[in-house]
Amino acid sequence: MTLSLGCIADDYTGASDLANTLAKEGLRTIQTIGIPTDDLALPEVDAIVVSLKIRSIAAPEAVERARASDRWLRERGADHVMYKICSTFDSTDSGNIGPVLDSLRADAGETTVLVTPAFPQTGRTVYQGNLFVGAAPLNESPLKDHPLNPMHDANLVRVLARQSAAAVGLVDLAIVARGAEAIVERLAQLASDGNGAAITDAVFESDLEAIGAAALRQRLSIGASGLGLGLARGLIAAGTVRRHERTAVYGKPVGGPAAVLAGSCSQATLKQIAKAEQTMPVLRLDPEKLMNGREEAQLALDWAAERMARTPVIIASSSNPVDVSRLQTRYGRDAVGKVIEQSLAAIAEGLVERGVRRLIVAGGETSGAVVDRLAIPAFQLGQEIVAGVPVLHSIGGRHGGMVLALKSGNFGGESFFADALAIMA
Ligand SMILES: Nc1ncnc2c1ncn2[C@@H]1O[C@H](COP(=O)(O)OP(=O)(O)O)[C@@H](O)[C@H]1O
Ligand SMILES: O=C(O)[C@@H](O)C(=O)COP(=O)(O)O
Repeated sequence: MTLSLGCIADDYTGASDLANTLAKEGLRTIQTIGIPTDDLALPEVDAIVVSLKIRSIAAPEAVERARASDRWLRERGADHVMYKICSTFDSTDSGNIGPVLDSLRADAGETTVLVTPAFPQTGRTVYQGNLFVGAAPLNESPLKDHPLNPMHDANLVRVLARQSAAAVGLVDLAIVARGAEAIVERLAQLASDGNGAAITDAVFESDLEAIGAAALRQRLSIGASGLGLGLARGLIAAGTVRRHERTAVYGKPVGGPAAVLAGSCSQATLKQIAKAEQTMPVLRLDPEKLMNGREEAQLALDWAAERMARTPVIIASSSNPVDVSRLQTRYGRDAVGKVIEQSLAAIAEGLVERGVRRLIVAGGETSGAVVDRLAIPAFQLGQEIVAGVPVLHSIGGRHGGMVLALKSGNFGGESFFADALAIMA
């Protein structure tokens, strides 16, 4: 297989979001969990999205995993590798976007790396280097309260400069609006001024097309699904890839009980749980009890077992920002995140042992913990549920065919869970 595009995603929900975009744009795409083993049979594809769980781990480890994935993708023919980050630039001053950028840039021999998290379909736009979530600047959006990486600065030139050894410049919207050649010229100018990265404005899909065409002249780019859209359209326009009509896999219905696990504390997820509570049973875990032992997880499984033959069930650890911050003050941010993720992963394993094959997970870190626990090696893309969230069909793995949806905390409307369950046969 010779890849036309290689992608590395810093979390699993982000990976399925990007894979969904590439497939929609006509690239035959699969999502792998980490670097697949040689014995995993993969279909012929144009693009592979290697999912990593490196958004919130120590920077040196994140760098090592991203570099190994980059080498694997390039060995399979990928001339261009995109590093997929969150459309809300989820990171902290110690990384991991900057350190990964620095190392992949050095490995690719790139001068100035184009960086844009814009994803207009979900309301993420960048203007004068400032990221907007809908109408709100990033630092006034719900991301200011994220449990792991609260975002307090909307100016991405500043944010990235704090994380990266490289100087960071800006390709502003006026240049982007003039098209790919103008972007390439600006990148060359930024390179000669000593910049190693360039935050690039984008508001409309036409901006992303120009950005994609310019990025393909380089070996590395960094961004969210909007950049993926631009790269896919660029590859097709250049004739490098033939457009394939999206053939969403429907597969044989897996049937059986269905469950939702939510570890996201994002506002969108909190609203989705509240809405679902009107029509299906929801168990709200006690996070304090989760921090203090295993019994809460066992009780959750017993609760689910009593109900799931009749109805889909939702099990959620999600809390509001005040409660999240209280718990973190008591036990420490990393410890809380890790323990709750692992508790939800243990519940997922228990549910699958009890027959669940249709599973929705809300939250990027949470999805990573769950999918790792279930040891699913890869996914084929199914139908899109909402922008950024596809149905995923497992490839390989010890549990046979499973259907999952990995929902980014911030994505989807209030009725997301019911809508997803309705199409996850
Ligand atoms: N009640 C809670 N209090 C504190 N942290 C929580 C709680 N519930 C879940 N978490 C943690 O919050 C983080 C949410 O991140 P993630 O799953 O990536 O969601 P999102 O997609 O919204 O960013 C996880 O590390 C999760 O374990
Ligand atoms: O780009 C995005 O917004 C998503 O694809 C994404 O990465 C989501 O991350 P989580 O909110 O942590 O799921």
